[in-house]
Amino acid sequence: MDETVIELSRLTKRYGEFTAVSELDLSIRRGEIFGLLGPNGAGKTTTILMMLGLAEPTSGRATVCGIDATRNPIEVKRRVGYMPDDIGFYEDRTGLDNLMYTAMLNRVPEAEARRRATELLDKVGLGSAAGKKTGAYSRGMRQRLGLADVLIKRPEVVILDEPTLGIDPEGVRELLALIRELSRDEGLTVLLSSHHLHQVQQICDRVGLFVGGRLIASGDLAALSQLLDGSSSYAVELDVGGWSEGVESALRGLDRVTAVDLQEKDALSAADRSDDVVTVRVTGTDDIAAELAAVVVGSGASLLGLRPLRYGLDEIYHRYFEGGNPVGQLH
Ligand SMILES: Nc1ncnc2c1ncn2[C@@H]1O[C@H](COP(=O)(O)OP(=O)(O)OP(=O)(O)O)[C@@H](O)[C@H]1O
Repeated sequence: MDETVIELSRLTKRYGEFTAVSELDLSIRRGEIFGLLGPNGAGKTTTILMMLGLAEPTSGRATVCGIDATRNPIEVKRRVGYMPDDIGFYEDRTGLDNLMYTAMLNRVPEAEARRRATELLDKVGLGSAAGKKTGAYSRGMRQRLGLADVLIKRPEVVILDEPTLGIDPEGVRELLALIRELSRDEGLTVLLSSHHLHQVQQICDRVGLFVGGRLIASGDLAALSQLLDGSSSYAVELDVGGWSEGVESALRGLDRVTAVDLQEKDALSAADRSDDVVTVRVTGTDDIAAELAAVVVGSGASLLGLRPLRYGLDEIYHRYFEGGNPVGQLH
């Protein structure tokens, strides 16, 4: 089941003295949605171009669907749908015409192309705009048409370079949901590049953090959090009413608890809380939320809130930049 669809090994691209991508190793499995996350200039587009055989690696190898992208770019192109960040359409033609044209270039028979184009336009929410010239499409509509355009030839893999660039938040939400849905419905492997942490976090099964041409970490969110933390620690924030030293020592007394820290009250929450309500952050070696709740209540205090804390990608990203050290790699 764990069939590898994209395999990059020691993939490197140098422009003169400058190394844009350095010794990149990455495997992406069939059906995965993988987010290549990194700031501008990190080397995301260069990596994508090498996967498509559109840029030649200085060394290393990119294999897509078992095909060497450098040696056989045409075969790779048949199986991969690529949406660049500056997608272009024939502006004086309709959305449907544009899709039909792409289908023709990919040798899809006309009747099938029309059926598929109509179905895809509906799927991406452009059914009613199918007959409208793309010159009059909004940025969000263009991106959705772009998705339909890469899917018309029934690719096995879809590569999307910054798909949400320039779209408003509502449009972004819709587009991401659509990408996930299409990936599930069509059994697609998706690689998407982005510098938007939250967006990637919403739909990707795994992410790779790409900085300065290097993949500094990859894994699912939980794995990345753990990697950054250096240990398998879990943290929970509790809002407790009737806080006392007794409650505190009962929490500290638990085997798997490593720290109990009282949190400072912020001005907003202090305003509507009585003095004996405190927020404590409890760290443990395991997921101990249920045990903590039982201890608080058992000590006669009241539990007013409980929030498991997990690092978001934002925090992971900033920690990397603040710390300045590569955090390692997970596969
Ligand atoms: N043809 C080229 N010649 C020289 N340098 C290049 C060339 N193409 C890209 N670069 C450099 O390689 C680095 C990586 O560029 P790349 O476009 O891959 O980054 P990116 O992560 O996709 O960033 P962005 O989000 O800005 O597109 C950049 O510093 C860029 O200036």
